[in-house]
Amino acid sequence: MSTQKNIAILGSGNIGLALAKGLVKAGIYQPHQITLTRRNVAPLAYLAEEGYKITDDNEKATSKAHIVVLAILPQQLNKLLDEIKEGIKPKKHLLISVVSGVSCADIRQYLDIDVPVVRAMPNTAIAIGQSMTCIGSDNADKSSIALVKELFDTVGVTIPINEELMTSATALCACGIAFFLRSIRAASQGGTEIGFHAPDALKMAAQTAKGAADLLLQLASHPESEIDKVTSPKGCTIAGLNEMEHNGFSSAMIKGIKMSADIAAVLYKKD
Ligand SMILES: NC(=O)C1=CN([C@@H]2O[C@H](COP(=O)(O)OP(=O)(O)OC[C@H]3O[C@@H](n4cnc5c(N)ncnc54)[C@H](OP(=O)(O)O)[C@@H]3O)[C@@H](O)[C@H]2O)C=CC1
Ligand SMILES: O=C(O)[C@@H]1CCC=N1
Repeated sequence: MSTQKNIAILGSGNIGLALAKGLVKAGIYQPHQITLTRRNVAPLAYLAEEGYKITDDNEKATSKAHIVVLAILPQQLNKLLDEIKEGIKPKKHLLISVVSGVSCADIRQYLDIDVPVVRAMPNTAIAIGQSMTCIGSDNADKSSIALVKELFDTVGVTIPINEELMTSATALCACGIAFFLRSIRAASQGGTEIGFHAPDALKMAAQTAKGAADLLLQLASHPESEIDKVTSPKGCTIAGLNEMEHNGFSSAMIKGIKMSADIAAVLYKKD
């Protein structure tokens, strides 16, 4: 597979590690082909034992890799770019940025190098091969974009988007994991209040959410069409659903997603 090139993940926190583990789980990379960096490498010691290359030297990691993934916080980006700038070779390297709120042009402009940059917005379900990853770029050629898609296809579902929609993708898909988890948690708390032990309630709520999502994905149907099949006339579902809507259920989700998109757009300060 064309993705069999050494990869460096600069910033091995939540999403960086989820990506590394997902790629290994998918069989695309062996741990020894992946270099993981962070400043405090002590928490990565167990991964060194599994064969990953671990270092706090971003420049060295970049020099040995073809694909360089930027997976640090927006506020940490400029310092990291300062560290790797000298070692970036436009004909050798492909940069993949999962950093929220930072455009491909921002990265090139800061580096002052015309290197191909592709933005990818995965979510933490990447660790189990279930990410929804949005991919976009303003300068990478088709083969680079195809390579990034090929990479992320192994760890979930990908969709190409215009780069200007990347902050929206961040809110809907990356933050979205937390939104749906919170709704499952709330459902399980309701389940406990009506009689189930907490672990059972959580399992029942999670499997029910999974079934609801699969109804849409597997049948390609609309949520309201599936809801109509559940809501018996004068029944308990419509009573519960309307009670939730009277309390702002859909409105809260929509407003939360808009708020996340607004914040994602201003996470990066260029100076
Ligand atoms: N978490 C998520 O679900 C998603 C996050 N993202 C984006 O991914 C990025 C990372 O987010 P997340 O993983 O949650 O954040 P984390 O804080 O968990 O991870 C960031 C990591 O970067 C390391 N780091 C900081 N500075 C440097 C440096 N100079 N060199 C090397 N490593 C460094 C930190 O470790 P140390 O302090 O030891 O250096 C830390 O482990 C963000 O831009 C976020 O917006 C995108 C999609 C989903
Ligand atoms: O909360 C954040 O800022 C990051 C971006 C998307 C998910 N986590």
